[in-house]
Amino acid sequence: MPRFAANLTMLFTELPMQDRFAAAAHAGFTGVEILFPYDIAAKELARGAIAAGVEMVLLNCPPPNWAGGPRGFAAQPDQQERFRSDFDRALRFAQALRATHIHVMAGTAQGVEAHRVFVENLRWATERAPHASLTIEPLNPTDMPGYFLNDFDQAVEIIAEVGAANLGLQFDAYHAQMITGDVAATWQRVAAQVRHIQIAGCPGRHEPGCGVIDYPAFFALVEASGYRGWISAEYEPENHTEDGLDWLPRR
Ligand SMILES: O=C(O)C(=O)[C@@H](O)CO
Ligand SMILES: [Mg+2]
Repeated sequence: MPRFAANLTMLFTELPMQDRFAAAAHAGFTGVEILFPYDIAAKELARGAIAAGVEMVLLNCPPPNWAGGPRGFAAQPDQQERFRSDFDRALRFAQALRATHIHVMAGTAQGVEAHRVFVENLRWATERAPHASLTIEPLNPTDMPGYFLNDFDQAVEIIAEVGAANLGLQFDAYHAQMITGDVAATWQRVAAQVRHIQIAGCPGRHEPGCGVIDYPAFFALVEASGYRGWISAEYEPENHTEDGLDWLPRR
């Protein structure tokens, strides 16, 4: 059975960040992720995770914070210097939090030069942090217009081109359904590259129990593929987070 994590940027937002760790543990999650944790001291966040007994599974890199910033710039040709200094900051946070994965966000960009820069930045980052697990995640163009990485085949090609053992695919089932219309077939195609999974109902991006994705079937498929990583709940709860957790296995 895969392990389940709660995305604390989107779940339990009824509570201050420091209280979300314990709420997630109480609800049955054994891991947590925070998209952009950089507004709070890493030590403080680590204390919250340790006290609640949950593992930190993932954080995003860059940008520096969640409020209003761009969704990364690793594929933006004029931002390479900034990418490098922000990556180092993400690495320090990831080390302090003992985070399993760092998601490297491409940002809005297009064309051959963006592809070249993204590959170059990823090569640099994988060499800079040989013991960290880095991921890249295709985001659907409806929710994230102009985002460079918007296709699963493109992501698999980039991972192969970078050719680093510590770079893998972040498979968000919501984005997969939005992009391809068939989350199960997409999973079958790319499963070998997947390091981390995120889930949400589609359409709407609410609880995994709503929408067209059959999550019990998807969890069975994932388990049958031999995936032993985390599945993280990354959705906007329709109401109070606690009231919408029926989808979580083992509850
Ligand atoms: O939007 C998503 O899906 C993510 O996983 C985020 O990391 C992007 O902010
Ligand atoms: Mg995601």
